[in-house]
Amino acid sequence: MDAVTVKGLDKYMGRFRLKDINLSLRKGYITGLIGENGSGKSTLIHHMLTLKKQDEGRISILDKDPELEREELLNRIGLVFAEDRFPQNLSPKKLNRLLNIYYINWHADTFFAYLERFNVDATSKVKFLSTGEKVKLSIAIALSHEAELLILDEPTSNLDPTFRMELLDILQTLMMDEDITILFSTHITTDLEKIADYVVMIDDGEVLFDMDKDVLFESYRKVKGDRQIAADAGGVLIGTATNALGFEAMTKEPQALKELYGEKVLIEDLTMDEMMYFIKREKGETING
Ligand SMILES: Nc1ncnc2c1ncn2[C@@H]1O[C@H](COP(=O)(O)OP(=O)(O)OP(=O)(O)O)[C@@H](O)[C@H]1O
Repeated sequence: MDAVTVKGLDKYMGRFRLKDINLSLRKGYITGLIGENGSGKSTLIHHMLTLKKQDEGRISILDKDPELEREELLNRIGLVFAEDRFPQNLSPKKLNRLLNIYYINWHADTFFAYLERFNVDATSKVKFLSTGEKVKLSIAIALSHEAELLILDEPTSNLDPTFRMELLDILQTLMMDEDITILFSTHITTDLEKIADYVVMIDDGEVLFDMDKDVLFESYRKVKGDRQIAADAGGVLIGTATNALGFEAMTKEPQALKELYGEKVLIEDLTMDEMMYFIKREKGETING
């Protein structure tokens, strides 16, 4: 069952276009959203929440139409954006009173417990909190109103490594205890390697893949060898990059390459960053002929 379904979302925004986006967020799982700067991750998230009106397409969130039932949905969704959206002159303590009115299922005790755990001063005005502390405040809010869906847009980019690890632990624990769904956009792909169940890659406004992470890593390998092999085996190589020493590429046929070329090819596991690099190269080569 899906917590979010996006069908045929198409939107022109000047020079940028979200192109026929189709994707689903499976209920009870963590989906990672990856893509280069400007590929459309934040735009897609904003459109899913209909913060901007879409040109074409249908979106369903928690079985509701977000255009018609936005208020209800915002109660059921925990949002964390990289940018700061709080009233600057309020402290988290004062903010708590507003949140208590806004969220039907607000838990002040949970909120203050998270602030303490995250070492965020509840009495300090938001404007005096550091960038990372504001993100922590945002995370504390998202986790304190029984959200069924967490949408985290680059939450970890301003966080120190220790807290990043703690956040990943918190999210994994939440997934074990409760039936929630998480969409997590990030450039720190090692975070997704750790916690994501599914990975969606977006490039220049279009979804390049939407796959089970384990299947993704089981299906593809990195292959290295000399340039003649790259020329012979081009059909099974993805995003081939050559230099004076030889070639590097991604392949779905590591076994066949090993059988054909034996010691002449080196097969290795891929990181998600390498995967993005090869897929992007392949797309460029295809587009540019
Ligand atoms: N209101 C707007 N009008 C026109 N173009 C826009 C608007 N908002 C964003 N864009 C463009 O849409 C593209 C996608 O931007 P978006 O912020 O979604 O990328 P992103 O993948 O989240 O990038 P990053 O990783 O840098 O945060 C960019 O080229 C941006 O300039």
